Amino acid sequence: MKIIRRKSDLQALTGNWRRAGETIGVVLTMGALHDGHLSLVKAAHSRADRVIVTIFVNPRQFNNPEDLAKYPKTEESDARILGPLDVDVLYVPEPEEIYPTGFSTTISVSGVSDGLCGGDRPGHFDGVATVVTKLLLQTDADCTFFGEKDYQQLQVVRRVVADLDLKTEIVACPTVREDDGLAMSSRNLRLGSEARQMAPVIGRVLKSAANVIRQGGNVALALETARQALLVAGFDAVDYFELRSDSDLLTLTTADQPARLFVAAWLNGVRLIDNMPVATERSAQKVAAKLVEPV
Ligand SMILES: Nc1ncnc2c1ncn2[C@@H]1O[C@H](COP(=O)(O)OP(=O)(O)OP(=O)(O)O)[C@@H](O)[C@H]1O
Ligand SMILES: CC(C)(CO)[C@@H](O)C(=O)[O-]
Ligand code: BAL
Repeated sequence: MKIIRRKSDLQALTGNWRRAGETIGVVLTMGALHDGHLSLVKAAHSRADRVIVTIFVNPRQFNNPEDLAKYPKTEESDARILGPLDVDVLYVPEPEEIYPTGFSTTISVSGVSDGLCGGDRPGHFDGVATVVTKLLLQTDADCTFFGEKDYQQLQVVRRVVADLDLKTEIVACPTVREDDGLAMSSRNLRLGSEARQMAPVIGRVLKSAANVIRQGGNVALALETARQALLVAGFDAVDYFELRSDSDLLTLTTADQPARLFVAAWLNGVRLIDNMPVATERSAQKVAAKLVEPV
């Protein structure tokens, strides 16, 4: 695996691959790699001849300077973890390769960026959309792999790629969880042992709320009960616990179309996020009815 820090070096290599007719799969990360990231790398291998992993802790997507300062930076161990995975390039761009002097462009997505993490982290998705666009262009990606753990981010990136006619295919990959159900996340490293034990409650509460809604229970009551359950379990605050439609992320009060529960909650100074689909019989019937509609 080559470690490359300069755009020109990367592009010399991708140019050779292109001339040989090879396809390029790209996994974008901020480092502190775990099995969630590695599942994206495996998916990339199944779709592309060449695989690039990027590590760039993008300052423009951190609305909170303390969060940026505390973000784990573990390049050496990340490179070791990727060693056996047959990755062609680890691209760790110098900051000026992404934001050269005078950089003045922002890509801003409306609609799917509204609310949820977009509401609580002002500017976050502008930063994500801008850096993802740059990294996809710099790596010349044919396909790129995003985890459903960051479901709103996935929808934002889908929008950018569609709206800007980028040629990259976006592939969604399922959330990888620890044995106790906690969604893997680089920020889990900061929880500390007591909070780490408490953290899986978030997945259990999501599951219970999804069950209540699936069985036709009152959505507003299920969401409020879920919020309270997290606070009673010892979470410090709940940023949101919401039901949204699966693709455009509009707020829902019933689950009669494909829907998803979204949560963000604070535990021991760490903001955890998770989400879960809520399929009901009615939503399935609606989708089935659409499939047989005449075109
Ligand atoms: N548990 C997971 N399962 C599947 N994909 C994941 C998981 N965690 C992260 N990813 C994906 O890995 C990519 C890079 O994410 P990132 O480097 O921010 O890791 P992270 O663990 O999400 O870190 P953070 O603590 O910042 O949320 C994103 O597409 C993200 O959705
Ligand atoms: C997509 C991404 C690498 C952009 O910085 C980041 O938001 C992440 O790690 O999910
Ligand atoms: N994992 C998404 C990137 C972020 O939280 O900033």
